[in-house]
Amino acid sequence: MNALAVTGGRVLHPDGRVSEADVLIDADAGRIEAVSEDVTTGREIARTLDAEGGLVMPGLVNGHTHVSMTLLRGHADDKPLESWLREDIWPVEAELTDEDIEVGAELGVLEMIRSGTTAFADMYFSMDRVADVVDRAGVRARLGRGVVAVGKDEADARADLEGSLEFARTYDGAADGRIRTAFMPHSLTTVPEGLLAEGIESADEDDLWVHLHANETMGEVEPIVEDHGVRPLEYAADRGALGPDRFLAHGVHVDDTEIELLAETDTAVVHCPASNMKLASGIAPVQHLREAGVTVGIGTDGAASNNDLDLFGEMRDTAMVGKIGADDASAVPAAAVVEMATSDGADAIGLPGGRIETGAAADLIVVDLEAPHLTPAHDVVSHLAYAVRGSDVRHTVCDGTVLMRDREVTTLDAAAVMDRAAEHAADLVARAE
Ligand SMILES: CSC[C@H]1O[C@@H](n2cnc3c(O)ncnc32)[C@H](O)[C@@H]1O
Ligand SMILES: [Zn+2]
Repeated sequence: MNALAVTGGRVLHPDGRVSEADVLIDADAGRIEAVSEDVTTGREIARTLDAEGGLVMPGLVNGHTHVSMTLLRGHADDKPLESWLREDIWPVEAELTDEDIEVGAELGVLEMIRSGTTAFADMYFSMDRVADVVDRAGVRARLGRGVVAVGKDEADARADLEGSLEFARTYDGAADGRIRTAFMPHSLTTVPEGLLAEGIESADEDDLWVHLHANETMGEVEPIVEDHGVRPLEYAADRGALGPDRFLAHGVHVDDTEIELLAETDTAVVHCPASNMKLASGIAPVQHLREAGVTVGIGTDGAASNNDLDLFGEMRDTAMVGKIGADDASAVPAAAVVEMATSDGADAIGLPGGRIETGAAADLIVVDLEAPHLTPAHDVVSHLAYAVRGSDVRHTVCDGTVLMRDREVTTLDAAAVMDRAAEHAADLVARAE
C-alpha cells in the first residue's frame, strides 16, 4: 500500500464527534484505510501530513457553481438576477473564449483547494476545458454544459441541448472517475418545455444525472404559474426533472406542496445563501426542507454573485440566514451546516466523500485551529460553522492525493494562474465594452 498518514490531530467523525486520531490513507486506491489513535506503529508509511493543532475533516463540497465565472468577480454588482444576467453577465459571456474558460476554471479551482473544497458541481460552457482543469488539479467534480434557449432559434437551442448530452456521455468517469457529469438545462424558464422533457428523456436513456436552477426568484415562479397553472416544481416533475439522480440549485421560493414533492421524489436542493442575498432573490426555507427530509447541500454559485468560492463563508451564511428565514435562532444549527457542506453535499450531487471513516473516499482537509479567532475552542463544530475561514485550511487531500501541503498548492502554479486570470479577465471585459 502507498500509505499516506495524517497524524497528530483531532478528527471530525460522521456523527459529529471530535476525537484525537490519525487517518491512514491508501493513496493509490484513494481510500481511507483506518481512523484510529496511532496508525503509524508497525506500518510502512510513505508520506505523512502533520495535523498537530488541527482538525481532520471531510473536504468540503461546493454543490453548485460556475467556476470559470471567477473572471467576472466584481464585474457587475448590486443588481437583481434578471437584469444582472441580461444586461451584464450574458453580454460578457458571449465574448468568452475556450481559453478564458480554462483560465477562469484554474483560478476557481485554485481558490477552492486553498479554502478546503475538494468536490464541486459546475454548469457552464466549454466544459471540456473545465474537465481538463479538474483532471490536472486533482479535485472531484460533477460537470455539465448548461443549455440556454433564450435568444436562440429552435435549431441552435437543439444543438445546445445535444451538446450538453454529448459532453455528459463523453466525460462521465473521466479523470480516473473523479469526473462525473450531468445533463444541465439552465432553468425552467430559459429552456422551453418540449426541449426540457426531451433532453431529460435522453439523459435517462444514458443514466445521466440532471441539474438545473429552480425557484430562484419570484420572477421565475410567476410565469410558470401564469402560463401552466401549476407551481414550478409540479411543472418540473411533469417533465421528468425531479428524482434521486437530480439536484436543483436554489429552491428559494418553494411552497409546502413543492417541499413535499422534493421529499417524495428524493430530489436534492443546493442552497446558495450568499448569491441569494446578493441578488436579493429571497431566503430559502432550509430548516423546513431538512425537516421534510430533503437532502440539502450548499453552493457558492458563481464568483460574480458571491463574490468568492470559500465554502466556510457559505456555511456561516447558511446558519445565519437560515435562522432569519425560520424566525428561530435554533434553526439550521452548526452541526446541520457542517453536514450540509460535507456528507449531505456529497450525497446531493452524487459524488463520493464527505465522511472521515474507513472505506470512504480519501477527500479530506486539515483545518488549523490555533488562531486568535478560533480561541478558545469550546466547541469545534461551532467554530466550523461560525468562525473558521478558508485561509485556516492547512492541507487539502482529494482521492488520496495531496493537493495542498502547508498552504502550498501542489497541482497548480498559483502565481501563474492568478497572473493569467487577471490578464484574461481584463481582455474579456474590454472586448465586451
Ligand atoms: C448556461 S451556463 C450557466 C449560466 O448560468 C448563469 N448564472 C450564473 N449565476 C446564476 C444564477 O444565480 N441564476 C441563474 N443563472 C446564473 C451563468 O452566467 C451562465 O450564463
Ligand atoms: Zn447558478
